[in-house]
Parts: sequence; structure tokens; C-alpha cells
Amino acid sequence: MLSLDRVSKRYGRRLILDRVEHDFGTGLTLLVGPSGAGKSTLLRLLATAERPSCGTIGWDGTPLPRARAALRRTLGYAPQAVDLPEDLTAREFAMHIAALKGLELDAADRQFLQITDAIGLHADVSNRIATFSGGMRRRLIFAQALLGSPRLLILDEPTAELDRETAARVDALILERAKAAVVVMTTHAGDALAGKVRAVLRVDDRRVLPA
Ligand SMILES: Nc1ncnc2c1ncn2[C@@H]1O[C@H](COP(=O)(O)OP(=O)(O)OP(=O)(O)O)[C@@H](O)[C@H]1O
Repeated sequence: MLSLDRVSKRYGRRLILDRVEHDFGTGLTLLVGPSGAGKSTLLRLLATAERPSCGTIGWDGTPLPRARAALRRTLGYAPQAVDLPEDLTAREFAMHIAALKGLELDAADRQFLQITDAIGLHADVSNRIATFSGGMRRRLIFAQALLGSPRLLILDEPTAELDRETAARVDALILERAKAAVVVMTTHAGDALAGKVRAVLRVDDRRVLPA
């Protein structure tokens, strides 16, 4: 369980999130809300990529920063935009991430091939990332987040730029992982997941409330 207790975030003098309270349990939680409302900011806080200005984030009952190492050991994070190493192949990049996560590389490689097969990226795993389209990059960022079957999966717009059929394949993997993990994602295409999510939260006007 990932819990937020009166978590606020400011950039300079600007308050983006104001005393957010929520317990993210096992299952899929969707974040919706207007552009610029703070959804990606909230995901960065959950993924420990940034720290709250005040308030407390807890993982499995222990507050950060004490729980940060335990959280990161079982974190999969797919940010919205990331600089990928253009000269590596997708498979080399995935193994680089697997090594950073401390995963057993043969098992991680097998898992990467299974994931990429499921989301239609299998034929491209030995190609250099420099040759990848926007949708291929998005799927690669998603695939690396699933490596090691994380108990906490944070996904920022994983199906943006994907056609409906490919997005449905990505959604299927997300729902599969959400059976055993805390999964939090932003999406502008939440309708496809209606009825299958634990909660839908609306981020708006600095607050985060049930939609
Ligand atoms: N590092 C930063 N420094 C200053 N302001 C920032 C920073 N990151 C985000 N912001 C501001 O915080 C606000 C929330 O941005 P954020 O990207 O979290 O919104 P969002 O809800 O994810 O938007 P979108 O749906 O368009 O992706 C925006 O006004 C943005 O300009």
C-alpha cells in the first residue's frame, strides 16, 4: 500500500498539489483531470523521482525517506517523456534497466521478449532505438517498467500515441499486473478500462478527489 498524508507540492511560489490524501492499494487507480493540473507531478512524487514540499508518503506502513530503498526495489516507472539511449537496441536498453534493478539477466531477457511479443514490439527488439517511432518508444518505456514484475507500477500516459488495438494489448498487461500490484496511471483514454479499475481520481484545482 502506498499512502499519502497531506502531501503538497510547490514549484517556487506556485502550489501545484495541496494536502493530498489517498491510500493506493492493490489494483489499478486512474488519474484523470485537465492538462497541467498536476497528474504527472503526482506520479513523480509516487515514484520518488521528486520529494513533496510537505506531507508524508508511506510505503507498506513505513514513511519515506526510510522506505525509499524498499519502494525503489519493487518499482516500475514509465514517465511521460524520457531521453532514451539512441545507439542501443531495445533489448540492450532493457538489459541495462534490468541490471540497474538488480534483476537476474537471463530471466529479465525472457520476460522482456514475452512483454514485447504481447505488445507488438517483438520484431524490433534488436533494432537501434534511434529508428523507433513515438509509439514504439512509448511501448519500450512501458515494457522496461514491467521488468521484474514490480509491486508498484507508475505509468504516465502509457497508451498515448498507440492505435486502439495496441492500446488494448497494453491495457491487458496493466490489468494483469494490477492483480498483484499497486498500479497508478494517467490516461486520456480511461473509457477502455471502465469497470476494471480500483478507483478513478480527479486531479484538479490542486486537490485529488474521487471522480
Ligand atoms: N519542474 C517544474 N518546475 C516548475 N513547474 C513545473 C515543473 N513541473 C511541472 N510544473 C508545472 O506544474 C503544473 C502541473 O504539471 P503536470 O505536468 O504535473 O500536469 P499534468 O496534469 O500531468 O498535465 P498533462 O495532462 O498536460 O500532462 C504545470 O503548470 C506545470 O507547468
